[in-house]
Parts: sequence; C-alpha cells; structure tokens
Amino acid sequence: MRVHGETGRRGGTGRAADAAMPWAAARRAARELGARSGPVPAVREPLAAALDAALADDLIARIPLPPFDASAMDGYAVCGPGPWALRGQILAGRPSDIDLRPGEAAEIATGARVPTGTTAVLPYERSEVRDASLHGAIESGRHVRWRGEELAEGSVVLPAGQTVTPAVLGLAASLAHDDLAVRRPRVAAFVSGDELVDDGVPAVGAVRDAIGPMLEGLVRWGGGTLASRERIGDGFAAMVSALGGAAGASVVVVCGASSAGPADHLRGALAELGASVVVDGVRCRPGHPQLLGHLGPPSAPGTLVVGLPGNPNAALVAALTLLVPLLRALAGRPPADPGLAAGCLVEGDVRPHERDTRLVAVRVEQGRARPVGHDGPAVLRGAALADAFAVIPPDWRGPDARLMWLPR
Ligand SMILES: Nc1nc2c(c(=O)[nH]1)N[C@H]1C(S)=C(S)[C@@H](COP(=O)(O)OP(=O)(O)OC[C@H]3O[C@@H](n4cnc5c(N)ncnc54)[C@H](O)[C@@H]3O)O[C@H]1N2
Ligand code: MOO
Repeated sequence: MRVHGETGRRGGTGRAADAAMPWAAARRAARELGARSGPVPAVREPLAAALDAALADDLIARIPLPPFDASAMDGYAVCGPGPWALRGQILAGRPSDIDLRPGEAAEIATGARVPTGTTAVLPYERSEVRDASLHGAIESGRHVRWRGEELAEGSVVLPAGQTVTPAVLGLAASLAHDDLAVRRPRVAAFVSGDELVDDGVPAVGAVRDAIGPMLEGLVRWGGGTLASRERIGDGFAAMVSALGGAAGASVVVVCGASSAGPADHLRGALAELGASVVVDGVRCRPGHPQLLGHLGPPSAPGTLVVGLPGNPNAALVAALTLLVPLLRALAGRPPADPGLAAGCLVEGDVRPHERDTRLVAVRVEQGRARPVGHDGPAVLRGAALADAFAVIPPDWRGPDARLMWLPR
C-alpha cells in the first residue's frame, strides 16, 4: 500500500507519473550516459575468456593470411605444363625438402606448404598416373592459397568496439593472437524483496526469485560481466548500503523496489545519496517504473544505477531497454541501436496503448512476427516462447514493427 505524502526512509517516494520518458528517448539516454561515462578500462583476456566482450583495440593481423603458400586441394603440386615426373609426397605440418623443377610434381595434402617451384595444384579427380608419370591439365596458379593473398601482415582486420563472437575468436587465433584487449563493464546486482526465496517450492506468500537467474545472461548480452549478485531485504538502510557499497563495479543493478510501495526504497535511497536520476520511469508496458541514474552530480557521473521493476517480465523489458544499451556504450561499442531489427510484419490483433510503447512477445517465422501471448508484467512464459519483443509505439498504425531481440 502506498503511504501518501511520505518520502525517503518509509518508501513510496511518489514518482511523478509524467516524469516517465518515452521508450525510444530512454534508450537514447542510456546510450548517451554510457558513452559519457565510458569507456571502461581495457583488460587483457585469454581468447577463450574474451567471448561476448567488446574489442578495446583494432584487431591487427600479426601474421599474413594465409601464412605460407599452401595447397587448397588434395592432389599434386606441379611445376609448369605436364606430363610430370613424381617426386614424393608432402603432408600438412610435416617438413619436406622437395623443390620442383619444370616437368616435376609431388603428391600433396590440402593445407600442406607447396614446394618451391609450384605453379599450380592438380586435384586427384583431374589427374591420371600412367607409365610412372602424372597426366592432366591445370591453369597456372590454380588451387594454391598464396601467402598473404587474404590479409597482409599488419593490416587492420576488425575495428575496436566490435563484439567478440565465436568467429572473431577463431580469426584472432589464426592471426596468432593468444589474448585480446577487451572492455567489459562490471555489474553488481542487488535483488530486493523479503518475499523472495532461492530454491524449492515457496511457502504461501513467498515467491521464487525469477530475476536473479536472468541477470547473468542479460549482462552478457550487453557485453558486461556480472561481478556479484546479492539478495537484500526490503529496508531503506539495506538499499542505501547496496548503492553505496559496490566498489569495482561500473554499474549497480537493483531489482525490485522501483515503484511507489511502502517498501520501494530505490528512489529514496538515491535521494539520500545525492544521486542524479536520468530516467525516472519509461513510458512502456511492461517495465514502466524502471530507472537510470548515477551517483554524483549530473556533471560528474559516478557509479551508474539501473533500477529494474520487480515484476519479472517488466524487469526483462527494462534490462533490454536501459541496461543493455548502457553496457554496450560503456564498452565502447558503436552507437547503432543495439538489438533492434528493422520492421517486420506483425500478425494478429495487436493494438497500441494510448500513451505507452507496448513490448509484445513475438515469435519470428518467415519474416512475420506472431504474438505468443502470456506476456503480462509478472509472467515470463511469453518471453520464454518468443524470439523478440515487437515494439509498438502509441502512434503505431501497423502492419510493420521494429523488433527488440531477446537474448538466446
Ligand atoms: N501504486 C502503484 N503501484 C504500482 C505501480 C505504480 O506505478 N503505482 N507500478 C506497478 C508496476 S508497473 C510494477 S512493474 C511494479 C514494480 O514494483 P517494484 O519494482 O517496486 O517491485 P516490488 O514491489 O518489490 O515487486 C513487484 C512484484 O514483483 C514481484 N517480484 C519482485 N522481485 C521479484 C523477483 N526477483 N522475482 C520474482 N518476482 C519478484 C513481487 O513479489 C511483486 O509481486 O509495481 C506496480 N505497482
Ligand atoms: O510496467 Mo510494470 O513494469 O509492467 O508491471
């Protein structure tokens, strides 16, 4: 129950309804705050650990690609026109002292270094061995991957800010990198609510924490690291100490306590700490009471704070709306709107809200977005079935809507 007129220590800080920001403007504000506060310092991580982070530097080719002249086919390295006398066999990764002169050939495996003098590789299927010599026809230069033809040593291969995907890791390894300089904002999360339990079947009145288990994946989707996750009680002092005591984290995420109830102390605790609130509610459904702010005055942002509503689907929408763009900007990623796809035809009876942007859980099949239902603020069933949220602004006339992808 809301206790009218009270602020601060007793919760119910009376967030003004009209302070809420339009959804697209709130995402922009999150990006801008991240860009202004970042980038977070670069750290070197071994390749396997760098997945999903943002490159801190341009990725440079330490070696040319291919690194040596190599056969692209299983067959014969040949020198000049045939027929050719056979001079032995060359396997990938094995040393060989064979050199070819005109009219000579050596059997060779894909990926093996071609011998000096090679003019082409003749695949088995285009060759014939007759009377102890090799016959066939091949154009000069064919089926050899020549040293440096893909990339010269020292060239810039990817720009700083690019996400480290599995393909980037493989590429970095082939360019002789053992580790990468990456930026990965650290997040400390506090999940509030005296009614929450972490395991088993909850007693009547208790609820399983459904936001905590989502956080690691959501933070990773934004390219950050969930450095800590703690449960805190509903008291004002616990909230103040959570916000003030997250040393080493660029971002503090508070789950719950975002609204106007007697135990909702996020706004009061921020006021107590003299923090600045940048986004005080977002005109979207679900996810309305979400918040973005920072410790310190507007001119000098300290630790950044994201408030996610307690209803789990509202928390998910809020994380994708504010937290993910904030983390991406903090990591120095380019400003393109993260996770938003261009228009997609929306099927079914979808209607805009008169004031708020609706985030509708949809499955995307054959270029069409089909609402899956079950996407009220307190339920994750729709989001679990969905590929994305269709973004339905108040002035939406259809039939196309942008999509905000869900982490996979
Ligand atoms: N008078 C008003 N009441 C409410 C408003 C409002 O504007 N005026 N907004 C509603 C909306 S919208 C939402 S969303 C919620 C947000 O609530 P809080 O962020 O303050 O969170 P709580 O009050 O602590 O919890 C709300 C609800 O969610 C459950 N919950 C909380 N944390 C978790 C969790 N980690 N896992 C699963 N479920 C959780 C909690 O038990 C409550 O049922 O406020 C509305 N009210
Ligand atoms: O807007 Mo609340 O965040 O939906 O239930």
